[in-house]
Amino acid sequence: MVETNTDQFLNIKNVSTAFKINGQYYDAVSNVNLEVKHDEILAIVGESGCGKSTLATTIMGLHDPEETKISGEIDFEGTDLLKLDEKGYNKVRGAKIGMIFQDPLSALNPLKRIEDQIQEVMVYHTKMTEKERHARVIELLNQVGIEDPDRTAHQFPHQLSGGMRQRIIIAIAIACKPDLIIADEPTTALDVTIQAQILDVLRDIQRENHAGIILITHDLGVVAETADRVAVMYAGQIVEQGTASQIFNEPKHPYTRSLLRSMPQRDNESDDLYVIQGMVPSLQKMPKQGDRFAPRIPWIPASAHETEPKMHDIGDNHLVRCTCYKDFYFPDQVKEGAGHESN
Ligand SMILES: Nc1ncnc2c1ncn2[C@@H]1O[C@H](COP(=O)(O)OP(=O)(O)OP(=O)(O)O)[C@@H](O)[C@H]1O
Repeated sequence: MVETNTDQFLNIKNVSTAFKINGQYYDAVSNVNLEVKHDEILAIVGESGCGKSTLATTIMGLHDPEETKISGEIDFEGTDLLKLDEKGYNKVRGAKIGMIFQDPLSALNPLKRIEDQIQEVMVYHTKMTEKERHARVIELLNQVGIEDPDRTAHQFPHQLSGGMRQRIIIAIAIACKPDLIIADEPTTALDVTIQAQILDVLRDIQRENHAGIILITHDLGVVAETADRVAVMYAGQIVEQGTASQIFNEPKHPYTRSLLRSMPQRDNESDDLYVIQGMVPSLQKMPKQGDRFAPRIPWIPASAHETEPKMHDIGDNHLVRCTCYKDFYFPDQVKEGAGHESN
């Protein structure tokens, strides 16, 4: 009997997304390859402007075809999402793929009660009766940790705190038990205590629903607390990919190592934080050749970079773009004679 691999249900192959600017197309996402499995949280991390949200909205089919050019393949449970028309996508969004956005207030309708907003997605995608939908609303509100579901169901968004609103957004996203949940900066607008609670909710849902979650964030602290695997994105490309342990304990790409070094350490508050020189290039200024991160580590000689940097598997599916990581060091480590290979 031939065994099929149902484990890996989202396979992003060579996907590029280009925006039309002044009549020309520029890549915001370049040749991205990623897989997501059931029961895992894959974090996509990188500074603002690296293309994380564009990748998410590409998977969700939210781009205007007049203004965007998308290529590659997004195989989701055997269907290439990029071949779907709007009608086809409408069957997938909300039902099989749920999305959680950063700003819960603008994602909710201020004029509708919470119950109606959660029911809406069930009305669209299921044949559930009103009674079944109501029971499901209460079940969902319990699942996302709302203490008084009956009361909350009858409230309007403005009557809820930011943390509660984000729980409602999660309830809407998971109402139809999607296999894939894309959470784009789900905790950025929330304070630290609430952040931790929301991340707990996401982890519980992933376990209970056996969903795969793509968690998009610029916050490595959130990644450390939540992710099973991590893809580090820079200037539209994945530059490193591996398990959370590989990325945090054995980071290789200079960008990953710079990001980690610029992350506040709880037990090391007095240390000055490392600041990555320069900025993420704009789409029009994206280097056409070579390592896109090279201009931000000018002390590394050009000869250390590949002309067309490729992803290299350095063992156990730990992937790194370019070979420059072998020669990378931080400038102060040289001054202090700390050696080139330490992080
Ligand atoms: N509709 C658009 N038209 C033109 N350029 C765009 C458009 N949307 C995004 N961009 C550009 O694409 C690049 C990637 O943006 P994107 O929002 O995907 O990055 P990000 O990593 O998600 O950052 P952030 O966390 O700030 O959202 C940026 O240079 C951005 O200015």
